[in-house]
Amino acid sequence: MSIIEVHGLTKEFHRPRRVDGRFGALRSLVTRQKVVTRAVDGIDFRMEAGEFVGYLGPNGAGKSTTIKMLTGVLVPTSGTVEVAGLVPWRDRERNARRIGVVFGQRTGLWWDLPLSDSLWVLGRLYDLPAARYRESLAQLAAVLDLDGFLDTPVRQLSLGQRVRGDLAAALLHRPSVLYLDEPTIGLDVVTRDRVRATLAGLNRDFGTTVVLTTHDLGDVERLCRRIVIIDHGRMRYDGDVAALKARHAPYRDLVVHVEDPGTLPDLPGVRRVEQAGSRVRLRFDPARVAPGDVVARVLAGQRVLDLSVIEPDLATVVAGMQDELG
Ligand SMILES: Nc1ncnc2c1ncn2[C@@H]1O[C@H](COP(=O)(O)OP(=O)(O)OP(=O)(O)O)[C@@H](O)[C@H]1O
Repeated sequence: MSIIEVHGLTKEFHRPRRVDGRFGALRSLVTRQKVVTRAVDGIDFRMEAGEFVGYLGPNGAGKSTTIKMLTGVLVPTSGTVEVAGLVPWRDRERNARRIGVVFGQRTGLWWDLPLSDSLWVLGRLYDLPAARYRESLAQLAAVLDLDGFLDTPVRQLSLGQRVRGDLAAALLHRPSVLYLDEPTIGLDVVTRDRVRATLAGLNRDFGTTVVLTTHDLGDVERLCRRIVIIDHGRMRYDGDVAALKARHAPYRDLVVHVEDPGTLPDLPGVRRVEQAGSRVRLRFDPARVAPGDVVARVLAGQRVLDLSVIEPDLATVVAGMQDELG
């Protein structure tokens, strides 16, 4: 059985139509005309326990609205959701005990309390028996490396420490599903890599199912095998990252630095897509031209100073998809 099952999920928001002109604001209040935004429009997907899925889409695509329905904060207009056997908005309290949520942009911790006190309060809220609380905290402190700042008030934590604190808070009760919304936003490169490694470890070691919403496609590339892409509330893709690349960006680039770019031969199935000084970018479809052959032909008779084969990154692929969809 899947841990998350979503069928025909739809959410519409209704708001009064704005009336322009004299007394417009007042007339907007009393008008019966409504503007309807269909933020999520008939989405279907399933997730298996232990999956790490990226939930992606441009601004306003409907990602947060979906996550709010999965967490039970919003009630759908139509469609069904089951998370670990529960209907989230109908069974909010029991659902809350099975899920964890982390928003990179805001904290669920108490600003003035030391991190350890915030975690203790949460342990009480979740009714964790003392022994289980201590065991869970010790395990998370080790995995998230919390010991250096457990006694520091949350307002004094660095952003990276705060995100690790938020992850501990979200995982203290050992949820089976973890929702992450932009967990690495604003982090420096080193801290971001560390948070990514931690998330991969949590998924691997605890078997936690993770739904990750982010605009940082580096997070997705590092963490998710499967991605779901939505746009204008509709599902555009559900599958693995490699298949998406193969479908929307079926090429490799060979970037070479050569002493004399003019002597590079024209090769069948290979296009020269960029040239800046001695640096040339050649593009080919690896299904039609073997990368080894391209490299061998380029190396033959050239003084090559440097060379690398680059596969398109996810950001390029998703940008290309968005152009296609318009
Ligand atoms: N409470 C609300 N009332 C009215 N419209 C809303 C409400 N919440 C969201 N919307 C609209 O629903 C659509 C989807 O919004 P949503 O926040 O789910 O997008 P998103 O994919 O999370 O975007 P972002 O990446 O910018 O966070 C948008 O058009 C938004 O304006």
